[in-house]
Amino acid sequence: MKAMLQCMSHTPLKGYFDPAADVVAEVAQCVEKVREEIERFDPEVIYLFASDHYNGFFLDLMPQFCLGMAATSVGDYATPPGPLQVPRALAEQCARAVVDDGIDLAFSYRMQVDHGFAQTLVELTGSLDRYPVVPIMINAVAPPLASFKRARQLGEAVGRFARGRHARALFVASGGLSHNPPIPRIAVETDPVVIERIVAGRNPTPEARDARQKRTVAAARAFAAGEAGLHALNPEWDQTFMQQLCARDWRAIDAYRNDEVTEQAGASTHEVKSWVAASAAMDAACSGHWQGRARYYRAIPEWVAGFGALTGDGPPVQVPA
Ligand SMILES: O=C(O)/C=C/c1cccc(O)c1O
Ligand SMILES: [Fe+2]
Repeated sequence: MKAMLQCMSHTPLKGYFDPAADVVAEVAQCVEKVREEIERFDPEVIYLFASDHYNGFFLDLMPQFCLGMAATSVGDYATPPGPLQVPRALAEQCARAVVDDGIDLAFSYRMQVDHGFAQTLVELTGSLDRYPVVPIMINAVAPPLASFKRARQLGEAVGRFARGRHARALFVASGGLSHNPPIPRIAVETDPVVIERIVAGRNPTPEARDARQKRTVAAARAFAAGEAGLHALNPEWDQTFMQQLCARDWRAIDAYRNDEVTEQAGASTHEVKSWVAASAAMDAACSGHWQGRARYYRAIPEWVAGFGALTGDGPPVQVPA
């Protein structure tokens, strides 16, 4: 089999509040190159690790990890609504293998996903349904959160399942790096309307969705203007993390502590667990024989994102029969 890894930040602020034109172009160029590589690779299946932002998962029942046997994009911000092409039998086999491997994964036959999945999938492949995709949600917004180590173990279990099963498997991560958009936290939230929205806010009215998105854009404008309110981006943290992943330094990855990450890099930095899981999946699928390279990084306050991209590829893997 052959395997490929693509990790990339997402940000729904693209097109709503953009940085300077040369920065927009630089990111677009990076996305375009990754997209061409994927086109050439022609994946048989994509394992997509990403986060949700209270659009598909709520505090009435919040799993740490959830695999979709079927999934639909809600169409928030500029992402299209509609179904992903989830190969149900493969997703079921994957869920069974991961659970048998000791990871108590939740699953859904009607998973709703937001820009966390849809933006990266569409930007890197052209549409929601170009390739078969197994979507796996990692909770990055609602503490208590799973550890970095557990995200690594989830990814390894998926990679072990994928190993030898496909001619070409693509592992994609969408999320991170350091950032802290205005996503409510139950521990400090006092507004009953907001509390209700994060506990049970499925399928909001278009007006409610629009109002939320406008609040995020306003917060991004204030953040880029240097006004206090959101946690600062942390380029040093981001680059260290990317280097550790490229070096497959699992000891360093496992050593990250959730509260320290939140403090140093912002509450939504936990989205990088999608990078950890996808890289660990790549590692297991290739038995460690792959090269990672951090191909892009820039802190982009307008997009409230430490924006990065990391690619991994390796030689074909011979799997004993
Ligand atoms: O869900 C939202 O309203 C905002 C999400 C967001 C903003 C900036 C960077 C990200 O990774 C996000 O998910
Ligand atoms: Fe996000």
